[in-house]
Amino acid sequence: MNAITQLAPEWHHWIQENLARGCAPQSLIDDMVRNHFDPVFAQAAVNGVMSGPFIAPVQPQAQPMTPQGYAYEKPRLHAGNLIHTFDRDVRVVTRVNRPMIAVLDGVLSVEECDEMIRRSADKMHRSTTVDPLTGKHEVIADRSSEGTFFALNADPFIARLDRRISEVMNWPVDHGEGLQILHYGTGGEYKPHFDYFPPEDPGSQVQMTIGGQRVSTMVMYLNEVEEGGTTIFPEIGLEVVPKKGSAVYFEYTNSHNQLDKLTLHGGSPVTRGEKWIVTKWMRQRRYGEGPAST
Ligand SMILES: O=C(O)CCC(=O)C(=O)O
Ligand SMILES: [Fe+2]
Repeated sequence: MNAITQLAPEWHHWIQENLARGCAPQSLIDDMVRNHFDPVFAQAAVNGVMSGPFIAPVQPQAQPMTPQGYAYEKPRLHAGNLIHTFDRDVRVVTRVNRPMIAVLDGVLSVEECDEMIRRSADKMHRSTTVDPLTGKHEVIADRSSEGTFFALNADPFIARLDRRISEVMNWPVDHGEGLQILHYGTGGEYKPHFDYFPPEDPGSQVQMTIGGQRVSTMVMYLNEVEEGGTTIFPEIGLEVVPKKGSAVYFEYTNSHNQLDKLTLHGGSPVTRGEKWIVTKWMRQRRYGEGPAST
C-alpha cells in the first residue's frame, strides 16, 4: 500500500484540534505515520497547519457572568457552613452566588452589640453640633440616619472586632476602613446605592487614591428592629431581616477591577422601633496606602 500523500479535510481538522489542545507536533506526525501517511508528507502537513491562521486554544469552562459582563470568581468568603475565627465560629445561614451575598449568624455577641451601641451613643451625643447663635441643634434636612466611626484598632475592644471581621471576610485587617456605625430612628432609611465608588462619579478617583476600590462589605446588626429596616437588594428581590449579632456580607469587585451592579442595596425604612448597624468596608490595598506601584 502506498503511503498517503494527501490531506483530507477531516485530517486537517484533526491536526488543528490537537495542536489547539496543546499536543506536541511530533506526536501528531507519529500518529499520522502509524495511520499510513508518508513521514515527510506528515511533517509538512503538520508544519503547514501550524503556520496557518492562528487557532485559539479551546477555552476551559467559561466563567459565569452577569448580563453586564461581571465575571464571578471564587468568592473570598470561605466555603462551608461554619467560618472559624480566632475567637468565635460564625454560621453561614444563606448564600447567594450571583451576586455573591451571605447572611451570617453570630458575628457579634449580644454583649458586644450592646457595648457598640453604648460607645456610639456617647460619641454621637458628644459630637452633636449646636448653632452658637441660636443654641439649636443643627439639622440636616434629608438625613435619616446618624453615624460615627471607630478608627482601625482604636482600642483593644475595637481591635478584637476588626480582627474577627477581617477573618470572616477573609481579607487583611489593614485593608479595612474603620468601623462605621449608623443609627436609624423610626422613618429612617438608606436609599439603594453601591458601596463601590462608581467610576463615572468625579469624586471616586479621589476616594480611591487611598487603598483603591472597595471590594466587599459586611453590615452587622446591633439590635432587633421592631418593623422594617431590612437590607434590600432590589436587583434580585432579596431582603435581609436584621437580627442582633448577625450580618449580611457581599462582594462586588473582582481581580480585573470589574464591579458587580447587582449588589445595589439599601436600608428599607424603619417603620417601628430603631435600627443600629456597624459596617465594615474592605479595600483592594492597605487603607492609608497610595496608588499601587507598578
Ligand atoms: O442599613 C442597611 O441595612 C444597609 C447599610 C448600608 O448599605 C451601608 O452601610 O453601606
Ligand atoms: Fe451600603
